Amino acid sequence: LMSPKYPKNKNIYKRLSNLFEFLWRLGVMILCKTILISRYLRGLMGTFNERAEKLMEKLTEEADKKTEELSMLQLFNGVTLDVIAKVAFDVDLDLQKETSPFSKSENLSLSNIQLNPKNRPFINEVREACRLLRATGAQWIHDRKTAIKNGVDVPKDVLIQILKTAGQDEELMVDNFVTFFIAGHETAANQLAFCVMELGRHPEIMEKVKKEVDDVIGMKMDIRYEDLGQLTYLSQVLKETLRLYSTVPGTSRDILEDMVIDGIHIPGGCVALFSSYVTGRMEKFFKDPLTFDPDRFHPDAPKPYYCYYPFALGSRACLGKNFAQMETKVVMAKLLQRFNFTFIPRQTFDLLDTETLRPKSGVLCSIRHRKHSQ
Ligand code: HEM
Repeated sequence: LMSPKYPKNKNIYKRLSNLFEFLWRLGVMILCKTILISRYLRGLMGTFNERAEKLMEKLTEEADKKTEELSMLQLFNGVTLDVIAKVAFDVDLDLQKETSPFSKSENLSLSNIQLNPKNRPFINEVREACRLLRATGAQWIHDRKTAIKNGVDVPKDVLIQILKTAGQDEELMVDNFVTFFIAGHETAANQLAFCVMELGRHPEIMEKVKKEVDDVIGMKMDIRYEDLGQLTYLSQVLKETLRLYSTVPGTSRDILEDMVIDGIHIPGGCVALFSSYVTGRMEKFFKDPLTFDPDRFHPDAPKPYYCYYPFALGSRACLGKNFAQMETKVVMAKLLQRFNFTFIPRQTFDLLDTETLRPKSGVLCSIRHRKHSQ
């Protein structure tokens, strides 16, 4: 059901389908996908390293000051936003600066709002956040158009695709900008935060993964593409994180014609919903499913068969899968290389579903320098 034969549901993917459906039809996405998977991704290691270093600088400051409460989710949102802004839109942000209103806006704009008069101040805050996000997109689109008009050599990035496909429709361009911006960073930031959350309550797994990081990258700051392949246990930890906390908890496809699955008649014209969150937690597929156990993804373990799909499956699966896997590995490897973190009492393990899944209390930690070798 995740083959191109079954389209994504138009109502659910209102905005995304505009841009991506069209690009798939043109074949542009096949090209994008190939580029994203191969040499282009290698070339992104510089950006991943550089932006992750900014986060490390910020954490070094906080560890020096012995700050008692840090929201890891907020910090991770900063780094993944910095990365996507640079890679997709060629804009340099520096969101590790606490003063940035932009980071807060982006976070607020995904909030679930209940239309209750008592919520008025919060609703206004969310509206303001959305306005700021859209105004930023409109400004970047305007800057890029001006650059093109003035004959400036511009990168062949996502922003160019957005300009090409929206014709003269400025609103659509901004819609697509916001969608890609959020799709391209929020999910990865949530995954990183959940990963810290699970490592924090599994000291033995934390020690094992730190040892691997020490063995593979030691004290060096510049992580190379080749190093990523050797961080196999860290890969397992990140995969297991997405099994328990599928940051995009589900997807959907239109069933165009009648069909029978496992003896059950499915009438054409209905929408099939797939919950990677639910399948990831089913005993039928994963023994003792609520236990965080990265060894399920050991290279020699049997591969999960159509029951593990945090990036969806098939040709319309996540375009940023490899990008996200590299980015999260670089950030986690640097973090584990240099810091110890301890939850503070206000930290909870509750989840918040705002279309994407995030840790409700933001993974609140105090952070200290690691004494090598510790
Ligand atoms: C942990 C990180 C991420 C997760 C779990 C994730 C998951 C997903 C899922 C489940 C879908 C829906 C696919 C479907 O409905 O079949 C999707 C779509 C998409 N994702 Fe991601 N994603 C992540 C990171 C990223 C990043 C970093 C980018 C960009 C650099 C990105 C770009 C996209 C795009 C463009 C689509 C739409 C693809 C299409 O419609 O053809 N994602 N993602």
